[in-house]
Amino acid sequence: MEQLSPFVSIRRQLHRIPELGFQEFKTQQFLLQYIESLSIDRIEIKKWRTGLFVKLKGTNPTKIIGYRADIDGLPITEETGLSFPSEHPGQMHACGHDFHMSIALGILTYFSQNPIKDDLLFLFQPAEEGPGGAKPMLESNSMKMWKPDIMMGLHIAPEYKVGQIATKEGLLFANTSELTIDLKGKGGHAAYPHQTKDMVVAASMLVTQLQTIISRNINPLESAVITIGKITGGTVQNIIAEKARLEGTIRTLSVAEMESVKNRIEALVEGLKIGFECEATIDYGSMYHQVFNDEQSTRRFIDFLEKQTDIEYIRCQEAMTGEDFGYLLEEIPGFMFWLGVDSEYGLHHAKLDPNEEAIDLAITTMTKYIQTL
Ligand SMILES: CC(=O)N[C@@H](CCC[C@H](N)C(=O)O)C(=O)O
Repeated sequence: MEQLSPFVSIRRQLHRIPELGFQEFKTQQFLLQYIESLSIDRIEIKKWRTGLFVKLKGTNPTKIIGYRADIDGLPITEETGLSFPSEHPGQMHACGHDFHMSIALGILTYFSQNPIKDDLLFLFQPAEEGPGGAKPMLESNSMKMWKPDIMMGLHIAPEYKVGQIATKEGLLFANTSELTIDLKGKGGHAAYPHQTKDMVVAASMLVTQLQTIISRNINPLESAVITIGKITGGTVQNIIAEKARLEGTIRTLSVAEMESVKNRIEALVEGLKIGFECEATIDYGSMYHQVFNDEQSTRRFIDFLEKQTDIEYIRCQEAMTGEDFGYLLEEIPGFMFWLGVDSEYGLHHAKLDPNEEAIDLAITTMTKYIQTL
């Protein structure tokens, strides 16, 4: 029978129970049960909503080293065909947070058995995919009491091989904002369009117009993304839709650019209201600050990676992915990095299947690195 590493087995158990943001009740329970089973006397655990703060006391602490793992899943129906699929219909760990948690538990377990001088603070953070747990966690009393001096976190990267780690100083992940646009016109019979204000046509037009912001308003030497991931509207084939909703996300490489993209969206929506004689509202939902890696601590980590024989360091470009880890790095120096997991299918895909060999490699690399701090 296949002999699984304990943290691969933990990953598989977590993979079965993905939960959406701020609904991670089973996940929190699983994490608590595991951490309590370690019977460590140098530990303090504080529940924070559906997440956890876990502090491991050092032998002679002069600083607090922070490590964060996000814990939520996505509203995706799994299609991996794995032998340990999601047990929650329509929900899946399709962004690797099951990996992130099992790696964090591996690091925690190691230091529970091999104490170091400094304190370690683990954040098991809910709702990374939305509406965002990092910012309120940062503002919580536990964080004020235990504010780390350095903060680290990783994200799995399907496009890199196992053994490859990619990061860079400065900007790593984009600024993000969710985007919901609600349109209200006048419904009616499909055969009498002139008596209606058709919101399916208006919504279709708006999707195309929004793309012109990227191609016509953003400096071609810079970059931004507007993705509409969901359109809803109408009831049946022969009724003209009174309402439609567009749901999407905006990505920019600077805070200022986010503002100009939003201004253009608002102008186009104003134009649509006149053109289609309809009502429209815009809701930006949750927004994430860019992930900006601190120069000094990232350089130190890169120097370490370059000396490791089992790791290939890759200097990557910034990505248009978002991460509310950016809020933590706004307050605390530190860094995030991409961990190669070599999956044919990418993040947010129903067939994402990261290579589990990356789990133990990440635990070894990070426990080794943390001991150098
Ligand atoms: C790493 C990753 O995939 N993060 C998510 C963050 C979502 C932010 C927010 N809900 C939004 O859609 O704007 C991503 O989609 O990049």
